[in-house]
Amino acid sequence: MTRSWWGWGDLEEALTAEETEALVARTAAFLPAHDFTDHAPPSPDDLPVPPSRLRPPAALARLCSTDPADRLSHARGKAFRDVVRNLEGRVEAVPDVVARPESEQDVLDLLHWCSTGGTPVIPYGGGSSVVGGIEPRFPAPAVSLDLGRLDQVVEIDRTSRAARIQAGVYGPALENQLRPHGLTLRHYPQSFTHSTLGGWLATRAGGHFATLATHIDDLVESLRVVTPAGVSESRRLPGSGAGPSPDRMFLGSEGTLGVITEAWMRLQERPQWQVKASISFARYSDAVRATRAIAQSGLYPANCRLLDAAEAFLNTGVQADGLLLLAFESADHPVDAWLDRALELTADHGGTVTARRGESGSAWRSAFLRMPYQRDALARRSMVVETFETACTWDAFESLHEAVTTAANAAIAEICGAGVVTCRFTHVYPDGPAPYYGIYATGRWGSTVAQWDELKTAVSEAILANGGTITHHHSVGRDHRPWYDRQRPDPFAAALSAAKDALDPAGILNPGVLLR
Ligand SMILES: Cc1cc2nc3c(=O)[nH]c(=O)nc-3n(C[C@H](O)[C@H](O)[C@H](O)COP(=O)(O)OP(=O)(O)OC[C@H]3O[C@@H](n4cnc5c(N)ncnc54)[C@H](O)[C@@H]3O)c2cc1C
Repeated sequence: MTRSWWGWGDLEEALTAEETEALVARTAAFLPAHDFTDHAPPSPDDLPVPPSRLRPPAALARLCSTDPADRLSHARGKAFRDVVRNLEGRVEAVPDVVARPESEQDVLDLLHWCSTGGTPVIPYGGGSSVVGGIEPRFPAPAVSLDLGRLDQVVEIDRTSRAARIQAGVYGPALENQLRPHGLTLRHYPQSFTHSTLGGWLATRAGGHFATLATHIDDLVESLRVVTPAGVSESRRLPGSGAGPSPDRMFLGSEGTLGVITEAWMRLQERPQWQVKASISFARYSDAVRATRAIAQSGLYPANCRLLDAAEAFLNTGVQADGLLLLAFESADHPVDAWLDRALELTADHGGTVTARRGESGSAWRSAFLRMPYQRDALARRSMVVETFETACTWDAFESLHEAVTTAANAAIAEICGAGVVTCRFTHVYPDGPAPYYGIYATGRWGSTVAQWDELKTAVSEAILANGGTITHHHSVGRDHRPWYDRQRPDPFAAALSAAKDALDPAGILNPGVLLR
């Protein structure tokens, strides 16, 4: 496989000519006036990458690369605004060195070198950040610390069903190492193929299962973190009431407090029983009520994804005001009875079963994995195509959804002229959903990043004003800072800042993310 330097994933997985043609035709059906001229990516060799300003010490030189293409590929993540800047050939901040430690001692030595010189270090997993988390958006020379060579499952404890795993392992390589043991981590973010365990832990990633242990947080038994002030390793425990949890401090720390090198992770048996169904609704509000009933029923489906009309039509071709995709799975017992009961609840709210055990579910799954490639194909054609996500309590959902879609539609009309907003629930909790919005709007080539930034500001303001979180699972990075700073309590901000001073006294770890 050949990794795309400018866009999502691998070149071999990109849309075929036929798929692109069909996508453009589908999009043109609702945006007929849009100019779909294709803007192909430049060659990275033609871009003016500035020379490196850092010279690693001789003892670390074997771990360090100053190759321009290597540095360019570590310069930004994979959000729409990253992809478009790549397409436009915009070279902005580029790390001066890409360092690839092969052992924990290498991490310690690299941090020591950077601490001594006051050089910023950006921990780098798969580079799939969508919030500017790995971008050296500051004038000082920077080191991108790529954990990719720390990619082993080191030890498996079959009795407790847990494994000690190095942080730089990518999703597929991790699952390949667990499969011979009949075990799985069962954590599948949409970015699974091109993101790492360390990145998931550092961003508190959300997997695609809708309920229960779907956040990476829930799967952590203990963490090992290298900080400039020393190595922190928590005790392996199934639970503990011994004060605030050390793991909770590092989960979601986004590379600002230390470098996660290893984790003991809770594993599961591979599922043997699976059942699926799709249920359509004539009214979105009924679909929301049915989804809430299931979320509060104690049934805990593996999938409980409610698509609104636009999302259902664009991604499955189904015409319904609400389409609920349900699935149950277990490694231990058949789950038909759980689905039967869930379908009684959907029927109580006017739902009609359109498929069982099936086809719709798999159509959705393959559409789900193709979405980032579709986004890139449309980004090349001057569309503004991006997602944003939040979570709120059920009592706040109706007003938040109304405010967010109104703000999004008004911003689309003003900034872009035409477009649509879609919504799906990625996760549901007994006390609230995590709505995930998509925007497909007509843009002007050369201005789509600025257009998106304006849209993002409008919807972020609506989210914050209506009781949502600025991010449910995409993390904070640099892009969410203005809203995150307003969302978090001041005493907590002060405590986090003091923790940063204690662990990273030279302030070298990922400056600008979460904190100063
Ligand atoms: C197409 C697409 C789909 C996505 N789908 C999902 C999804 O379903 N769920 C979800 O939660 N997110 C999703 N994301 C966002 C992104 O994939 C996650 O934030 C992911 O956890 C990042 O992992 P990574 O290995 O790529 O980390 P990177 O992008 O390399 O880094 C992310 C952050 O973590 C820090 N970091 C990385 N590794 C370490 C480490 N070992 N120690 C300390 N800090 C570290 C970095 O400094 C940075 O701040 C998606 C992104 C894209 C582009």
